[in-house]
Amino acid sequence: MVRIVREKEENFSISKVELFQIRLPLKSPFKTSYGVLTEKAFDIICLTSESGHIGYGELVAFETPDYIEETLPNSRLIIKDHLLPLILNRKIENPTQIWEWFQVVRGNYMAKSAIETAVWDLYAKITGQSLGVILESATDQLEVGVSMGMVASTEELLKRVSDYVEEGYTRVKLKIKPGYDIIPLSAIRKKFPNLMLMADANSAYDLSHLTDLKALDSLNLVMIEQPFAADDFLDHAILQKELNTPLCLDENIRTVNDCRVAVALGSCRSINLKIPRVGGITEALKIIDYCRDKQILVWLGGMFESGVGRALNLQLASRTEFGLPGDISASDRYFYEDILEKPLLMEAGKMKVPQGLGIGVTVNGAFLQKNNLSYTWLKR
Ligand SMILES: O=C(O)CCC(=O)c1ccccc1C(=O)O
Ligand SMILES: [Mg+2]
Repeated sequence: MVRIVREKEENFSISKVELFQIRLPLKSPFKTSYGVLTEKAFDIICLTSESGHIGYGELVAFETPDYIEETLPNSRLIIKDHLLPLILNRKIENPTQIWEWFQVVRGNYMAKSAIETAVWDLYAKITGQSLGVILESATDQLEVGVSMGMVASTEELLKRVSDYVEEGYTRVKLKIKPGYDIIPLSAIRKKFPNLMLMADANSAYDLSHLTDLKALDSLNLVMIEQPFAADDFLDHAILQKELNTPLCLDENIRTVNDCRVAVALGSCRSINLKIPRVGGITEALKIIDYCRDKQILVWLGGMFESGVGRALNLQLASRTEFGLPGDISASDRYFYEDILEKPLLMEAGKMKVPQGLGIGVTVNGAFLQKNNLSYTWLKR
């Protein structure tokens, strides 16, 4: 856990809150076991402090409850009616307090994270630091991976993988489901014998597919992510005993307690950590500490973040504990334009970890203003 060292008491409070609703079309449709995504809708939360600093947070929830149960409209409601009242008109001494104050609201991790990460950014800016430094970033550039949707033709699939490898991506994850697994994965493995290759099922299988899943053991995959239901720990543990390939949990893990259950039962050997899925930075840091102690391989996952969430992901993923390149592709791999003055791109096979104040990137204010302002709160 990071230590928050304060030289003098510098309480701060929030004087303005704004939520902007944004949609960015995807360059190509992204097909998973549960559906097809053609554009990413998300909100940017701007918290202004009395000192005039602005902290940014991203609400990453999808419009439909198919990845996990949270949705964008529900999260907006939770933020407005239940989370903001817990922090407005209060003195904040340190951003870990937000996690404590939010405990009276059950679940709703992505909604909590949108606010909590904005407070961390604000705190870093008020205290004149890069958030990366506070989060113990250990490098200024990172190798990254790419998560690929399903592609019907093997020829097209191999072409895309080749392009990604050529661009410098060092790890490739393919979405799978029953009937779309061994054939595309074997094709990739045959052409790229040494590639860090893995598969993500987003809960599409159950124990009746044991034979299909065991067949994947021959492909030397780095891991298989979330084959079974988002609330299942037992069957994942049964499957892990049958496989040599490590299992990775994504949807299951919302708290460090979920990690304890997974370790106690042997449900996985790796965890895909997404800051929004675990309610923000405070819980993410606890999970990192726990995984280090229990020798669980932790790596950073993605939610098609815009530049705001992506900058934070790069900062956290540059800690020493992250054992694999994250799902943190360059923003031009997803979007035609991003909400930053300067998009986060790949250079010579690596992405730069933002070093400026707070999340270290400049949001394009004019771009935000062009979008739908869903909510403003002003301190009176
Ligand atoms: O590149 C990314 O942002 C991650 C892509 C990805 O795999 C994903 C995207 C949206 C929702 C769930 C997942 C997942 O990891 O399961
Ligand atoms: Mg996943």
